[in-house]
Amino acid sequence: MGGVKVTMEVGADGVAVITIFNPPVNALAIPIIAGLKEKWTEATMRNDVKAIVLTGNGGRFSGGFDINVFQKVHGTGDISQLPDVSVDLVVNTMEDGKKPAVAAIEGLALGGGLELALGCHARIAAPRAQLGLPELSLGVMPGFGGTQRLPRLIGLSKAVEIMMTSKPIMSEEGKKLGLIDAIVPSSELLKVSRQWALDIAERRKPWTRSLHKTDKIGSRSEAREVLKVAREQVKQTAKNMPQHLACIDVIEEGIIHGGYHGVLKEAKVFKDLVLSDTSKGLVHVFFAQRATSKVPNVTDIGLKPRTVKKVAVIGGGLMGSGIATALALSNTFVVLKEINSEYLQKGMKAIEANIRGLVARKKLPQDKADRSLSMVKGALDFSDCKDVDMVIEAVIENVPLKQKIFSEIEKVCPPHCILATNTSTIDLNIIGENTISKDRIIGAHFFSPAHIMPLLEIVRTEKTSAQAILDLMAVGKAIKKVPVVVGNCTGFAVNRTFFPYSQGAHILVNLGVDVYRIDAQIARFGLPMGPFQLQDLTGYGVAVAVGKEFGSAFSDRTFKSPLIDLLIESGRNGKNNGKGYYIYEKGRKPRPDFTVLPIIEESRRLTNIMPGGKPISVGDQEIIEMILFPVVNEACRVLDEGIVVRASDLDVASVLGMSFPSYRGGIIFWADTVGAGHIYRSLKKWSELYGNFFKPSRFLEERATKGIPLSAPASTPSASRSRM
Ligand SMILES: C[C@H](O)CC(=O)SCCNC(=O)CCNC(=O)[C@H](O)C(C)(C)COP(=O)(O)OP(=O)(O)OC[C@H]1O[C@@H](n2cnc3c(N)ncnc32)[C@H](O)[C@@H]1OP(=O)(O)O
Repeated sequence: MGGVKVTMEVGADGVAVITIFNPPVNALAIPIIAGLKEKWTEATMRNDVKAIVLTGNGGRFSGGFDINVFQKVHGTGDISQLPDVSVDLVVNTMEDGKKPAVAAIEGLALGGGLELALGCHARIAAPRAQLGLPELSLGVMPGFGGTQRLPRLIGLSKAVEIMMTSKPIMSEEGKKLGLIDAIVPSSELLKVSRQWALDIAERRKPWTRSLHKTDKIGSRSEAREVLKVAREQVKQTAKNMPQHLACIDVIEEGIIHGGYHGVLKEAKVFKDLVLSDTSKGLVHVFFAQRATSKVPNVTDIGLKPRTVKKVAVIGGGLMGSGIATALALSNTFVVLKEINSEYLQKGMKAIEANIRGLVARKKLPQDKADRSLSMVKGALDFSDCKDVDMVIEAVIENVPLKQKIFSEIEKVCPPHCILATNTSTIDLNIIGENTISKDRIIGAHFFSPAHIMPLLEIVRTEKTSAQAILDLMAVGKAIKKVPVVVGNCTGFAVNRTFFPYSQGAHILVNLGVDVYRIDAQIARFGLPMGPFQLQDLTGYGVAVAVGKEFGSAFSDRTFKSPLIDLLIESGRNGKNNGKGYYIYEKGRKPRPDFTVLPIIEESRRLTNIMPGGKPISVGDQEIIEMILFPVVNEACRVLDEGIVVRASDLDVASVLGMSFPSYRGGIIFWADTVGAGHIYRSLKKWSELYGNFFKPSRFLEERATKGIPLSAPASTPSASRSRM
């Protein structure tokens, strides 16, 4: 902890430069808060100090309050670990203090970092510094007076937008909005800030206390209107979460009763939010996501990732073109290999459409789009892959075809080239069977659309080298994915864990429960859509193929529902042809298609699993549990077999790969909040009533009976932990 400190240097000009040291992001840990108070008090009292400059060491102002403290509070329930910063430090010591202060911002000022800067009397920033209040994304809300000062500096609607979206703006935009007083090159940041602070002291520049400003917040009725619109929006975009509405209430308090009252209410509501389940889930996901980059025996053995400049993508279909797009967007040279010019053209067009789509949605500037497009070259021959550093095969799920491709690329590509496959189901050992270089064979499992979905599941076999894993992790990060390293098994971690999701839904329907009720309950729980709408979206062909694969790997627990086949026979193919469980029409929301009901009846007749031939009676909560507890059960097997490094990797994978609600902390975190005991007893009961699909796994049974959380690391690896 030696590097965690606040220093103060007083120059001959009479400016005290107070610097935060807490690498890597200068998080505001408890000792930093104490250090700031101490140095500020000293600067205020010293006669040789005329003004203060606050800055952060190492090119980053501050990444905000130390999130580890939230985690401690979550672990202990002891809210007194949160220091009183808003009034004691920011209002009394800084903003209302006797010496003017300027924040010198470089790199980033987020959350508490930006809020300290708002408590200063001016803000000078280097170009392209990130400024934001991302607290809602952690289930809390801006503290340290941020909810009050930001609207007073930049106006209510923009401030509300910044808080509600948790997205940072750049210092250039901050300057336009009035958040930043001047932008200067990094090399001059301290010099200009010192002079600015002296200018305030000598009244050549305004001594602005933002909490007292009123000119930007508009009239009460205008403010009411902005807040009303914001409330309506977050009811749609932030379902099941309390922090957005709580934050709007706190902003309103300040509008009605004045900034200082707003600060007091903010401090109180902040504490309530820290203790919420939402905050527990989101903070867990924050750290879990960062933990995925630590893989034992890969990232801790002194290896360095090698540069991957050029990648060949084999196959220009939906996945291949998406992967090529993701690579090109991050300035990697791509060779897109197809088998004939017609397919190649299609693939190239798909990449272009992906990139143009980003431009149309204002997510990418035109010049960057042109550069990205110029990174991709088409090829019809494997000889064009002779100088690539990595190959990602993304052809159809056909074993002989994949085996042939791997033998060919092994011959053509350089000996260091990583040989990756984007298969979502096939065993990597089978794909690489005919190659000699088994240490270079690896899975790069992207989720569709590959240029948008953030998860990259990296699959390793017993033979994959640590270097190959590290290299693919680095590529994943470079293309802005979150790589999660997993072991080799049918469906790998994500698809395997979520296979029972649609299975459970099909059992329920065949037991007599209404499809639309199931979808509605799952959406209410927080997934973007229910299992039937998802099946419509991914297409029935995928459902059939995946069903076969899992059916043969896990025959003891696969439910064979005839429903999909019946739907296909009746000419339905989900969203693809506009007819599924729902009707799809351009520009309209999907609507239930009740003409599907007789087909469902036919499926029920064929499976004949309704006890006494009558639909079962289940509550809404039980519907959610009958679908998600089998998912937890499979996740337990994945943990037991050591397919993931740690339980929280499955949380991240479920959130980023399956859109499991992040505010529930991911599948295992959520399961632990529900309790292994309840899950075990429910599954046991259903397995007795409805069969083996629900049978609790050995791991779940053991954890439930011993009262050990599912997320707790295994003390001794079980016999089956041999895959990694
Ligand atoms: C009272 C206040 O209103 C409440 C608050 O301020 S709450 C905090 C608000 N701040 C935030 O939400 C910012 C969170 N941090 C981030 O978004 C990103 O870390 C960042 C943009 C600052 C940097 O991103 P990047 O360079 O990719 O580095 P990243 O890997 O994320 O972080 C580096 C390390 O810093 C840690 N870190 C980042 N921000 C932190 C914070 N606020 N507190 C504690 N640790 C933090 C990360 O956990 C990581 O640790 P590790 O190396 O041990 O895994």
